[in-house]
Amino acid sequence: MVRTAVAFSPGHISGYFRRVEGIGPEDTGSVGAGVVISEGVRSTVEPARETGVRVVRQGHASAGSPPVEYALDRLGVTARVTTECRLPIGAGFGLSAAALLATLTAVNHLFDLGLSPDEVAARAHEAEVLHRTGLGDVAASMSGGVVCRKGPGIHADITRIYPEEPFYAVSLGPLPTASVLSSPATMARIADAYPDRCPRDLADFCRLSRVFAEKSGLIVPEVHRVLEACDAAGVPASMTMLGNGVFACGDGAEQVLSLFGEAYTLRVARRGAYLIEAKP
Ligand SMILES: Nc1ncnc2c1ncn2[C@@H]1O[C@H](COP(=O)(O)OP(=O)(O)O)[C@@H](O)[C@H]1O
Ligand SMILES: CC(C)(COP(=O)(O)O)[C@@H](O)C(=O)O
Repeated sequence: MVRTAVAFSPGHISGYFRRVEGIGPEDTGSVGAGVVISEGVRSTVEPARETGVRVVRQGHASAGSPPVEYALDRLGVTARVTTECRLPIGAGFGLSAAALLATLTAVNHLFDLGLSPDEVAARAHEAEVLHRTGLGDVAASMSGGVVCRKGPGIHADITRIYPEEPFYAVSLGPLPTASVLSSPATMARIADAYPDRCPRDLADFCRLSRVFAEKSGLIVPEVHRVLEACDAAGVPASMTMLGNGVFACGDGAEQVLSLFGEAYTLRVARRGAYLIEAKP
């Protein structure tokens, strides 16, 4: 019987953020606020002679994930990895971080590496920052909640609140995170737009995020059309950072978003990455 380990990590929708530059990857990241979501990435890992990653979504598989391959390499292990997710990739749902956290959680168990959850997260965060696929998603997805990150990296001061109500998101397409993070002009506009306080609840999170999104200059016309429809319906909404998508909360949110695509109903996650099963 082939030995396998399976783990899950929640994704994370960032609402507003500001890059914080450190000396190395461990103290580089972002401050900001977002929601850790019930949807994420499930990763199945088995030992193999060479590393290979298969990324499965909606019955369609593609090969390769540079950040995940890098993280395995750094740990000195080779494995066959299959990641599965329902939400679209590259659309601001923090799935690169979720893929890393889920895969490394499974790898840690499968290869008896004895890493603590913080050490697993540190490896995931390093791979994210080096590949410019995210800054604050790993720190957020280490646990659940509506998060407010007050410093960069996984050891930052992070507050979490756990609202019960669902919220909603729609994706209009991907926005490569690396392209935005690599533009100094965009990063400067983002820094100026940053609202320097934590959200009180989900509706407050949506409103603070919206002010940030408008000032940041990141909103493209098709995202703006969705936001205007939300405004007209009195639904607090903003842009998924960093994706061409919209998240919204409260009564009527699902109806408005479903005019523009598949509206995902999301819950605030209660916990971070965890091992699901290991065989034998
Ligand atoms: N489900 C996944 N499984 C494996 N790798 C992933 C997954 N999602 C994202 N990645 C990696 O991250 C890159 C995209 O990063 P990014 O644009 O930050 O996506 P997201 O917004 O979903 O986090 C992909 O090209 C891939 O290398
Ligand atoms: C906004 C982002 C820099 C990227 O998020 P994603 O595109 O979901 O990987 C995030 O990591 C953050 O620091 O808030």
